[in-house]
Amino acid sequence: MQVAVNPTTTLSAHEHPKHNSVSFLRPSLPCRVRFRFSHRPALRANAMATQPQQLTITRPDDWHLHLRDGGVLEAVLPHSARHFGRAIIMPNLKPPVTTTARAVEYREEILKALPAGSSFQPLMTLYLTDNTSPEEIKLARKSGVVFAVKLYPAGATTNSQYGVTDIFGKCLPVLEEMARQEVPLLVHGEVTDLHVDTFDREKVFIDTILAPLVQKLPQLKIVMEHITTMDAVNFVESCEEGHVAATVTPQHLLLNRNALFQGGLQPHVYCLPILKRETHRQAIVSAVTSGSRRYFLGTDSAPHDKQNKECSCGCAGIYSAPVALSLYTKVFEEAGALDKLEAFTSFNGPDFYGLPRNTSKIVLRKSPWKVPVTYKHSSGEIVPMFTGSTLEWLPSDQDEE
Ligand SMILES: NC(=O)N[C@@H](CC(=O)O)C(=O)O
Repeated sequence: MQVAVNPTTTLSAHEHPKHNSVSFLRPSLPCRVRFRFSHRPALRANAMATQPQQLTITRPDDWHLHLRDGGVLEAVLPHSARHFGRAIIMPNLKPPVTTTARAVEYREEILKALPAGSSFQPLMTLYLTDNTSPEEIKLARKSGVVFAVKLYPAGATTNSQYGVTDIFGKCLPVLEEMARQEVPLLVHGEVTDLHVDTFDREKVFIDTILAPLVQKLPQLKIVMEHITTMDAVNFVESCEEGHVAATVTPQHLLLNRNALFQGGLQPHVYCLPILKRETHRQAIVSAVTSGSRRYFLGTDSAPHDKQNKECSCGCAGIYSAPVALSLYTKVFEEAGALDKLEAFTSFNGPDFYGLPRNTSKIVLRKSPWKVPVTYKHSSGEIVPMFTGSTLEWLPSDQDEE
Protein backbone atom coordinates (compact mmCIF):
# COMPACT_ATOMS: atom_id res chain seq x y z
CA MET A 1 0.00 0.00 0.00
CA GLN A 2 1.32 3.43 -0.89
CA VAL A 3 0.48 6.35 1.35
CA ALA A 4 0.83 9.96 0.22
CA VAL A 5 0.89 12.75 2.75
CA ASN A 6 0.55 16.43 2.18
CA PRO A 7 1.65 18.22 5.36
CA THR A 8 0.72 21.69 4.11
CA THR A 9 -2.94 20.85 3.62
CA THR A 10 -3.41 18.38 6.45
CA LEU A 11 -5.94 19.39 9.05
CA SER A 12 -6.13 18.00 12.53
CA ALA A 13 -9.28 16.08 13.38
CA HIS A 14 -11.12 19.02 14.96
CA GLU A 15 -10.22 21.37 12.09
CA HIS A 16 -11.86 19.34 9.36
CA PRO A 17 -14.51 21.34 7.57
CA LYS A 18 -17.97 20.13 8.43
CA HIS A 19 -19.80 19.16 5.29
CA ASN A 20 -23.54 18.70 5.39
CA SER A 21 -23.01 16.72 8.57
CA VAL A 22 -23.32 12.99 7.97
CA SER A 23 -24.81 11.60 11.13
CA PHE A 24 -22.26 8.85 11.66
CA LEU A 25 -22.14 7.43 15.11
CA ARG A 26 -18.52 8.05 15.85
CA PRO A 27 -16.92 4.85 17.05
CA SER A 28 -15.61 5.09 20.54
CA LEU A 29 -12.33 3.26 20.86
CA PRO A 30 -12.79 -0.46 20.45
CA CYS A 31 -10.87 -2.39 23.06
CA ARG A 32 -8.20 -3.92 20.84
CA VAL A 33 -7.49 -0.96 18.56
CA ARG A 34 -4.18 0.71 19.28
CA PHE A 35 -3.82 4.36 18.37
CA ARG A 36 -0.42 5.32 17.27
CA PHE A 37 -0.54 8.97 18.25
CA SER A 38 1.85 9.83 21.02
CA HIS A 39 0.61 11.63 24.12
CA ARG A 40 3.64 13.95 23.98
CA PRO A 41 2.41 17.18 22.30
CA ALA A 42 5.37 17.68 19.95
CA LEU A 43 5.16 14.15 18.63
CA ARG A 44 1.39 14.31 18.39
CA ALA A 45 1.55 17.46 16.25
CA ASN A 46 4.02 15.68 14.03
CA ALA A 47 1.77 12.69 13.67
CA MET A 48 -1.18 14.93 12.77
CA ALA A 49 0.92 16.54 10.07
CA THR A 50 1.45 13.16 8.45
CA GLN A 51 -2.15 12.06 8.21
CA PRO A 52 -2.44 10.54 4.78
CA GLN A 53 -4.31 12.46 2.11
CA GLN A 54 -4.08 9.72 -0.46
CA LEU A 55 -3.83 5.93 -0.37
CA THR A 56 -3.06 3.59 -3.24
CA ILE A 57 -4.27 0.06 -2.58
CA THR A 58 -4.70 -3.15 -4.53
CA ARG A 59 -8.12 -3.13 -6.19
CA PRO A 60 -10.67 -4.52 -3.71
CA ASP A 61 -13.26 -7.26 -4.30
CA ASP A 62 -16.78 -7.35 -2.90
CA TRP A 63 -17.46 -10.77 -1.37
CA HIS A 64 -21.22 -10.20 -0.91
CA LEU A 65 -23.19 -8.32 -3.57
CA HIS A 66 -26.81 -8.25 -4.77
CA LEU A 67 -27.03 -7.10 -8.38
CA ARG A 68 -30.64 -8.15 -9.20
CA ASP A 69 -31.53 -8.31 -12.92
CA GLY A 70 -33.12 -6.27 -15.74
CA GLY A 71 -33.14 -2.46 -15.40
CA VAL A 72 -31.90 -2.51 -11.81
CA LEU A 73 -28.87 -4.62 -12.79
CA GLU A 74 -28.02 -2.12 -15.53
CA ALA A 75 -28.32 0.79 -13.09
CA VAL A 76 -26.31 -0.63 -10.19
CA LEU A 77 -23.62 -2.72 -11.89
CA PRO A 78 -21.46 0.27 -12.97
CA HIS A 79 -21.16 1.39 -9.34
CA SER A 80 -19.63 -1.92 -8.26
CA ALA A 81 -17.59 -2.38 -11.44
CA ARG A 82 -15.98 1.05 -10.98
CA HIS A 83 -14.34 0.17 -7.64
CA PHE A 84 -14.21 -3.62 -7.34
CA GLY A 85 -12.31 -6.20 -9.38
CA ARG A 86 -14.64 -9.09 -8.61
CA ALA A 87 -17.76 -9.76 -6.59
CA ILE A 88 -19.58 -12.75 -5.18
CA ILE A 89 -23.02 -12.40 -6.74
CA MET A 90 -25.86 -13.43 -4.48
CA PRO A 91 -28.45 -15.76 -6.02
CA ASN A 92 -31.69 -14.53 -4.38
CA LEU A 93 -33.37 -13.48 -7.62
CA LYS A 94 -37.03 -14.18 -8.35
CA PRO A 95 -36.92 -17.11 -9.05
CA PRO A 96 -33.62 -17.90 -7.31
CA VAL A 97 -30.48 -19.17 -9.04
CA THR A 98 -30.59 -22.81 -7.94
CA THR A 99 -28.71 -24.51 -10.79
CA THR A 100 -25.35 -24.15 -12.46
CA ALA A 101 -27.09 -23.74 -15.83
CA ARG A 102 -29.02 -20.73 -14.50
CA ALA A 103 -25.87 -19.31 -12.87
CA VAL A 104 -24.09 -19.48 -16.22
CA GLU A 105 -26.98 -17.58 -17.89
CA TYR A 106 -27.13 -14.98 -15.11
CA ARG A 107 -23.39 -14.45 -15.44
CA GLU A 108 -23.85 -13.75 -19.16
CA GLU A 109 -26.56 -11.19 -18.34
CA ILE A 110 -24.18 -9.44 -15.94
CA LEU A 111 -21.28 -9.44 -18.40
CA LYS A 112 -23.58 -7.96 -21.08
CA ALA A 113 -24.64 -5.16 -18.74
CA LEU A 114 -21.04 -4.15 -17.90
CA PRO A 115 -19.79 -0.75 -19.04
CA ALA A 116 -17.48 -0.95 -22.07
CA GLY A 117 -13.90 -1.75 -21.13
CA SER A 118 -14.70 -2.97 -17.62
CA SER A 119 -12.78 -6.02 -16.44
CA PHE A 120 -15.11 -6.68 -13.47
CA GLN A 121 -15.63 -10.40 -12.87
CA PRO A 122 -18.86 -11.78 -11.39
CA LEU A 123 -18.23 -14.85 -9.21
CA MET A 124 -21.48 -16.79 -9.24
CA THR A 125 -23.22 -18.65 -6.41
CA LEU A 126 -26.02 -21.19 -6.12
CA TYR A 127 -29.04 -20.81 -3.84
CA LEU A 128 -29.23 -23.86 -1.58
CA THR A 129 -32.65 -25.52 -1.22
CA ASP A 130 -33.80 -28.71 0.48
CA ASN A 131 -33.76 -30.26 -3.01
CA THR A 132 -30.28 -29.28 -4.18
CA SER A 133 -28.44 -32.47 -5.20
CA PRO A 134 -24.80 -33.47 -4.64
CA GLU A 135 -24.68 -33.86 -8.46
CA GLU A 136 -25.42 -30.12 -8.81
CA ILE A 137 -22.39 -29.36 -6.63
CA LYS A 138 -20.16 -31.40 -8.94
CA LEU A 139 -21.56 -29.47 -11.92
CA ALA A 140 -20.99 -26.19 -10.12
CA ARG A 141 -17.38 -27.07 -9.36
CA LYS A 142 -16.74 -28.15 -12.93
CA SER A 143 -18.29 -25.02 -14.42
CA GLY A 144 -15.41 -22.80 -13.30
CA VAL A 145 -17.87 -19.90 -12.82
CA VAL A 146 -19.67 -20.94 -9.61
CA PHE A 147 -17.58 -20.20 -6.51
CA ALA A 148 -19.91 -20.88 -3.58
CA VAL A 149 -23.35 -21.95 -2.39
CA LYS A 150 -25.56 -19.64 -0.32
CA LEU A 151 -27.61 -20.85 2.62
CA TYR A 152 -30.71 -18.78 3.32
CA PRO A 153 -32.79 -20.22 6.14
CA ALA A 154 -36.32 -20.23 4.65
CA GLY A 155 -38.02 -16.93 5.45
CA ALA A 156 -34.95 -15.16 6.86
CA THR A 157 -34.69 -12.29 4.35
CA THR A 158 -35.47 -10.97 0.85
CA ASN A 159 -36.52 -13.80 -1.52
CA SER A 160 -35.56 -16.51 0.93
CA GLN A 161 -38.88 -18.37 0.81
CA TYR A 162 -37.30 -21.17 -1.23
CA GLY A 163 -34.47 -21.49 1.30
CA VAL A 164 -33.44 -24.31 3.57
CA THR A 165 -35.76 -25.85 6.16
CA ASP A 166 -33.78 -28.99 6.99
CA ILE A 167 -30.05 -28.37 7.07
CA PHE A 168 -29.01 -31.42 9.08
CA GLY A 169 -31.42 -33.74 7.20
CA LYS A 170 -32.12 -33.13 3.54
CA CYS A 171 -29.11 -30.84 2.98
CA LEU A 172 -26.45 -32.96 4.63
CA PRO A 173 -25.39 -34.99 1.55
CA VAL A 174 -24.98 -31.72 -0.39
CA LEU A 175 -22.88 -30.16 2.36
CA GLU A 176 -20.69 -33.27 2.48
CA GLU A 177 -20.18 -33.01 -1.28
CA MET A 178 -19.31 -29.31 -0.91
CA ALA A 179 -16.68 -30.20 1.68
CA ARG A 180 -15.22 -32.80 -0.72
CA GLN A 181 -15.28 -30.39 -3.68
CA GLU A 182 -13.97 -27.49 -1.58
CA VAL A 183 -16.96 -25.30 -2.44
CA PRO A 184 -17.54 -22.76 0.36
CA LEU A 185 -20.91 -22.42 2.10
CA LEU A 186 -21.99 -18.80 2.53
CA VAL A 187 -24.36 -18.42 5.43
CA HIS A 188 -27.11 -15.96 6.22
CA GLY A 189 -26.78 -16.59 9.93
CA GLU A 190 -30.18 -15.97 11.47
CA VAL A 191 -32.84 -18.32 12.79
CA THR A 192 -36.35 -17.61 11.57
CA ASP A 193 -38.32 -18.76 14.62
CA LEU A 194 -40.79 -15.94 15.29
CA HIS A 195 -40.43 -16.57 19.02
CA VAL A 196 -36.77 -15.62 18.95
CA ASP A 197 -36.22 -11.89 19.42
CA THR A 198 -35.08 -10.24 16.16
CA PHE A 199 -31.95 -8.91 17.85
CA ASP A 200 -30.96 -12.40 19.09
CA ARG A 201 -31.44 -14.32 15.85
CA GLU A 202 -27.76 -14.33 14.89
CA LYS A 203 -26.60 -15.61 18.27
CA VAL A 204 -29.24 -18.33 18.35
CA PHE A 205 -28.26 -19.38 14.82
CA ILE A 206 -24.62 -19.69 15.92
CA ASP A 207 -25.55 -21.79 18.95
CA THR A 208 -28.09 -24.07 17.31
CA ILE A 209 -26.95 -24.39 13.69
CA LEU A 210 -23.50 -23.04 12.94
CA ALA A 211 -21.48 -24.44 15.84
CA PRO A 212 -22.97 -27.95 15.40
CA LEU A 213 -22.39 -27.71 11.63
CA VAL A 214 -18.71 -26.84 12.06
CA GLN A 215 -18.37 -29.76 14.47
CA LYS A 216 -20.07 -32.15 12.08
CA LEU A 217 -18.22 -31.02 8.94
CA PRO A 218 -14.94 -29.42 10.02
CA GLN A 219 -13.59 -29.56 6.47
CA LEU A 220 -16.42 -27.45 5.02
CA LYS A 221 -15.32 -23.89 4.32
CA ILE A 222 -17.86 -21.45 5.71
CA VAL A 223 -18.28 -17.70 5.38
CA MET A 224 -20.56 -16.18 7.93
CA GLU A 225 -22.04 -13.34 5.91
CA HIS A 226 -22.65 -9.78 7.13
CA ILE A 227 -21.84 -10.43 10.81
CA THR A 228 -23.51 -8.10 13.29
CA THR A 229 -22.64 -9.22 16.82
CA MET A 230 -19.83 -9.76 19.29
CA ASP A 231 -21.09 -13.36 19.43
CA ALA A 232 -20.29 -13.78 15.72
CA VAL A 233 -16.82 -12.31 16.22
CA ASN A 234 -16.16 -14.69 19.11
CA PHE A 235 -17.43 -17.63 17.08
CA VAL A 236 -15.30 -16.82 14.03
CA GLU A 237 -12.23 -16.37 16.25
CA SER A 238 -12.89 -19.74 17.89
CA CYS A 239 -12.79 -21.62 14.57
CA GLU A 240 -9.75 -22.74 12.64
CA GLU A 241 -8.38 -19.89 10.51
CA GLY A 242 -8.92 -20.57 6.82
CA HIS A 243 -12.01 -22.71 7.48
CA VAL A 244 -14.44 -20.16 8.86
CA ALA A 245 -14.36 -16.49 7.93
CA ALA A 246 -16.78 -13.55 7.87
CA THR A 247 -17.79 -10.69 5.63
CA VAL A 248 -18.56 -7.32 7.17
CA THR A 249 -20.76 -4.54 5.75
CA PRO A 250 -20.22 -0.78 6.02
CA GLN A 251 -23.52 -0.33 7.86
CA HIS A 252 -22.66 -2.78 10.62
CA LEU A 253 -19.32 -0.99 11.12
CA LEU A 254 -20.74 2.54 11.17
CA LEU A 255 -24.24 2.36 12.59
CA ASN A 256 -25.95 0.93 15.61
CA ARG A 257 -29.67 0.26 16.03
CA ASN A 258 -30.39 3.82 17.17
CA ALA A 259 -29.94 4.82 13.52
CA LEU A 260 -33.18 3.01 12.70
CA PHE A 261 -35.18 5.43 14.83
CA GLN A 262 -33.14 8.64 14.65
CA GLY A 263 -35.66 11.48 14.11
CA GLY A 264 -38.33 8.99 12.98
CA LEU A 265 -38.42 5.59 11.33
CA GLN A 266 -35.53 5.33 8.84
CA PRO A 267 -36.30 2.74 6.16
CA HIS A 268 -33.01 3.26 4.32
CA VAL A 269 -30.96 1.81 7.18
CA TYR A 270 -33.24 -1.21 7.54
CA CYS A 271 -31.43 -4.36 6.52
CA LEU A 272 -31.15 -7.95 7.67
CA PRO A 273 -29.54 -8.96 9.90
CA ILE A 274 -30.81 -5.82 11.60
CA LEU A 275 -28.40 -3.24 13.10
CA LYS A 276 -27.46 -4.13 16.66
CA ARG A 277 -26.52 -2.27 19.82
CA GLU A 278 -23.33 -0.18 20.11
CA THR A 279 -21.27 -2.76 22.00
CA HIS A 280 -21.70 -5.19 19.09
CA ARG A 281 -20.71 -2.54 16.55
CA GLN A 282 -17.58 -1.78 18.53
CA ALA A 283 -16.65 -5.47 18.68
CA ILE A 284 -16.91 -5.75 14.91
CA VAL A 285 -14.85 -2.60 14.31
CA SER A 286 -12.24 -3.93 16.67
CA ALA A 287 -12.15 -7.31 14.92
CA VAL A 288 -11.77 -6.02 11.36
CA THR A 289 -9.25 -3.30 12.22
CA SER A 290 -7.10 -5.71 14.23
CA GLY A 291 -5.51 -7.01 11.04
CA SER A 292 -7.00 -10.50 11.40
CA ARG A 293 -7.16 -12.46 8.14
CA ARG A 294 -10.56 -13.93 9.08
CA TYR A 295 -12.56 -10.88 7.94
CA PHE A 296 -13.07 -9.41 4.51
CA LEU A 297 -15.08 -6.82 2.65
CA GLY A 298 -18.64 -7.79 1.72
CA THR A 299 -20.93 -4.82 1.18
CA ASP A 300 -24.26 -6.70 1.06
CA SER A 301 -25.25 -3.84 -1.22
CA ALA A 302 -28.92 -4.66 -1.75
CA PRO A 303 -30.86 -2.29 -4.01
CA HIS A 304 -34.62 -1.96 -3.60
CA ASP A 305 -36.82 0.60 -5.28
CA LYS A 306 -37.52 3.70 -3.21
CA GLN A 307 -41.26 2.92 -3.22
CA ASN A 308 -40.59 -0.56 -1.80
CA LYS A 309 -38.49 0.89 1.03
CA GLU A 310 -40.74 3.84 1.86
CA CYS A 311 -44.05 2.06 2.39
CA SER A 312 -46.12 0.30 5.03
CA CYS A 313 -44.09 -2.93 4.84
CA GLY A 314 -40.67 -1.94 3.55
CA CYS A 315 -38.04 -4.32 2.15
CA ALA A 316 -34.82 -5.09 3.98
CA GLY A 317 -31.61 -4.05 2.24
CA ILE A 318 -29.27 -1.05 2.01
CA TYR A 319 -27.86 0.15 -1.30
CA SER A 320 -24.20 0.85 -0.53
CA ALA A 321 -22.25 0.03 -3.71
CA PRO A 322 -21.41 3.65 -4.64
CA VAL A 323 -20.32 4.63 -1.11
CA ALA A 324 -18.95 1.46 0.43
CA LEU A 325 -15.26 1.98 -0.24
CA SER A 326 -15.34 5.54 1.13
CA LEU A 327 -17.10 4.26 4.24
CA TYR A 328 -14.74 1.35 4.94
CA THR A 329 -11.82 3.77 4.62
CA LYS A 330 -13.47 6.09 7.12
CA VAL A 331 -13.86 3.22 9.60
CA PHE A 332 -10.19 2.24 9.38
CA GLU A 333 -9.07 5.87 9.53
CA GLU A 334 -11.11 6.55 12.66
CA ALA A 335 -9.69 3.42 14.29
CA GLY A 336 -6.14 4.57 13.46
CA ALA A 337 -5.69 1.46 11.35
CA LEU A 338 -5.39 2.66 7.75
CA ASP A 339 -2.38 0.35 7.41
CA LYS A 340 -4.77 -2.62 7.84
CA LEU A 341 -7.31 -1.44 5.25
CA GLU A 342 -5.78 -3.10 2.18
CA ALA A 343 -5.67 -6.59 3.69
CA PHE A 344 -9.38 -6.33 4.58
CA THR A 345 -10.46 -4.90 1.21
CA SER A 346 -8.14 -6.75 -1.14
CA PHE A 347 -6.16 -9.68 0.34
CA ASN A 348 -8.13 -11.66 2.93
CA GLY A 349 -11.02 -12.48 0.59
CA PRO A 350 -9.07 -13.94 -2.34
CA ASP A 351 -6.73 -15.72 0.09
CA PHE A 352 -9.71 -17.45 1.75
CA TYR A 353 -11.29 -18.42 -1.59
CA GLY A 354 -7.92 -19.60 -2.96
CA LEU A 355 -8.01 -17.03 -5.78
CA PRO A 356 -5.21 -14.72 -6.91
CA ARG A 357 -5.16 -11.21 -5.52
CA ASN A 358 -5.95 -8.42 -8.00
CA THR A 359 -2.97 -6.78 -9.62
CA SER A 360 -4.45 -3.38 -10.54
CA LYS A 361 -4.66 -0.55 -8.02
CA ILE A 362 -7.17 2.01 -6.88
CA VAL A 363 -6.50 5.41 -5.36
CA LEU A 364 -8.39 6.84 -2.39
CA ARG A 365 -8.09 10.61 -2.12
CA LYS A 366 -9.14 12.68 0.83
CA SER A 367 -11.42 14.86 -1.23
CA PRO A 368 -15.01 15.57 -0.16
CA TRP A 369 -17.71 14.32 -2.53
CA LYS A 370 -21.47 14.42 -2.39
CA VAL A 371 -23.52 11.23 -2.50
CA PRO A 372 -26.38 11.56 -5.01
CA VAL A 373 -29.86 11.63 -3.46
CA THR A 374 -31.16 8.83 -5.70
CA TYR A 375 -30.12 6.78 -8.71
CA LYS A 376 -32.83 6.53 -11.36
CA HIS A 377 -33.32 3.45 -13.52
CA SER A 378 -35.75 2.34 -16.23
CA SER A 379 -38.70 1.82 -13.86
CA GLY A 380 -37.89 3.55 -10.58
CA GLU A 381 -35.18 4.97 -8.36
CA ILE A 382 -32.85 3.69 -5.66
CA VAL A 383 -31.80 5.65 -2.59
CA PRO A 384 -28.15 5.02 -1.63
CA MET A 385 -26.78 4.72 1.89
CA PHE A 386 -26.02 8.20 3.29
CA THR A 387 -28.11 9.76 0.54
CA GLY A 388 -27.22 13.38 -0.17
CA SER A 389 -24.43 13.62 2.39
CA THR A 390 -20.78 14.43 1.92
CA LEU A 391 -18.13 11.74 2.33
CA GLU A 392 -14.43 12.34 2.75
CA TRP A 393 -12.63 9.60 0.84
CA LEU A 394 -13.03 9.59 -2.94
CA PRO A 395 -12.04 6.38 -4.74
CA SER A 396 -10.84 6.54 -8.33
CA ASP A 397 -8.77 4.57 -10.79
CA GLN A 398 -5.04 4.90 -10.41
CA ASP A 399 -3.53 7.76 -12.40
CA GLU A 400 -1.63 6.72 -15.48
CA GLU A 401 2.11 6.51 -14.76
N1 LIG B 1 -29.39 -7.62 3.51
C1 LIG B 1 -30.66 -7.38 3.28
O1 LIG B 1 -31.32 -6.78 4.11
N2 LIG B 1 -31.27 -7.78 2.15
C2 LIG B 1 -30.73 -8.61 1.10
C3 LIG B 1 -30.75 -10.08 1.47
C4 LIG B 1 -29.78 -10.43 2.56
O2 LIG B 1 -28.57 -10.54 2.32
O3 LIG B 1 -30.23 -10.60 3.69
C5 LIG B 1 -31.52 -8.40 -0.19
O4 LIG B 1 -31.35 -9.18 -1.12
O5 LIG B 1 -32.27 -7.41 -0.26
